[in-house]
Amino acid sequence: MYHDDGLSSGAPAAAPEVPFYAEQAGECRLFEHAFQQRLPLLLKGPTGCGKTRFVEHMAARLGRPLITVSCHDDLTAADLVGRYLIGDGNTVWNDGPLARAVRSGAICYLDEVVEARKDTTVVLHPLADDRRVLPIERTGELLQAPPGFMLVVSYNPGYQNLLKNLKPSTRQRFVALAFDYPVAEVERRIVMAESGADERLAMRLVKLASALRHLTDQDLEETVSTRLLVVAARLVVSGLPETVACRTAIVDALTDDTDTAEALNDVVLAVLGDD
Ligand SMILES: Nc1ncnc2c1ncn2[C@@H]1O[C@H](COP(=O)(O)OP(=O)(O)OP(=O)(O)O)[C@@H](O)[C@H]1O
Repeated sequence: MYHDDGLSSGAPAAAPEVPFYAEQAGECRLFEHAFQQRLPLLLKGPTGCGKTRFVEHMAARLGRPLITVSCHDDLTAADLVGRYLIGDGNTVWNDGPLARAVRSGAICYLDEVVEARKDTTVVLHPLADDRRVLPIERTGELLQAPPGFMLVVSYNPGYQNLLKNLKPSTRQRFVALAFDYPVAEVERRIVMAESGADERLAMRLVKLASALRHLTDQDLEETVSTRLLVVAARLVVSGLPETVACRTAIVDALTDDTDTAEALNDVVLAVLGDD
């Protein structure tokens, strides 16, 4: 797998093995169909619920290299497509991660795509409809995406505001897949597999997650994710008491507000007891 900050260059490495992914509701099959039909995919869901792992898993399963770009508010179309760089007195064209993915027939995953600057949609549109082309204005090329190329984007509707939203003309080019935190049984398996926790510990943490996710009177931007449960479990497995691990990995990760932290800590103590 090859992670990209949008600026460096290099060939994507072949994915060596299929990363563990616990399926939630038939999404693997849906991904395969979208890939076969050469349709781009939009994943939406809260942070830490498994979107990135899902794409890594599917890329490996389909035997495609994966190029991931974490989008941010300075990311421009040129960062994705490429630019001329000056070196040794020469001007040399440098493909960006999107152009590399198109040329090599890779899966290109644009994480938090709504963060990117608006000019990026201009390059995504012709790639995301039946034309499947990437025009590179600066070199005069028109890259036709090979069958192995797939565009996958994600965003978190929880962070959405009026300024950062996908236009209908962009959204409607994608097959959309909504993610949420896994059901308890699946989440227990994930926590065990990802942290080495035993069944008892995993069940206790999943129970805690359920209690925290049901809190409605706290002003949290987002609630405890599967990622945070895995981190807490890892700290416990390495020897920290459960309540300490949950305070640092979950409570303090979710809020900076002391009253809210206190309320969350009360839930931790109520569910886990004084271990
Ligand atoms: N279905 C799953 N199968 C396996 N691991 C999972 C699953 N869901 C969550 N995880 C665990 O949670 C961690 C976070 O998941 P991931 O990075 O895929 O979240 P994400 O939805 O992409 O988050 P973000 O929106 O912040 O990028 C993973 O590293 C993995 O340990």
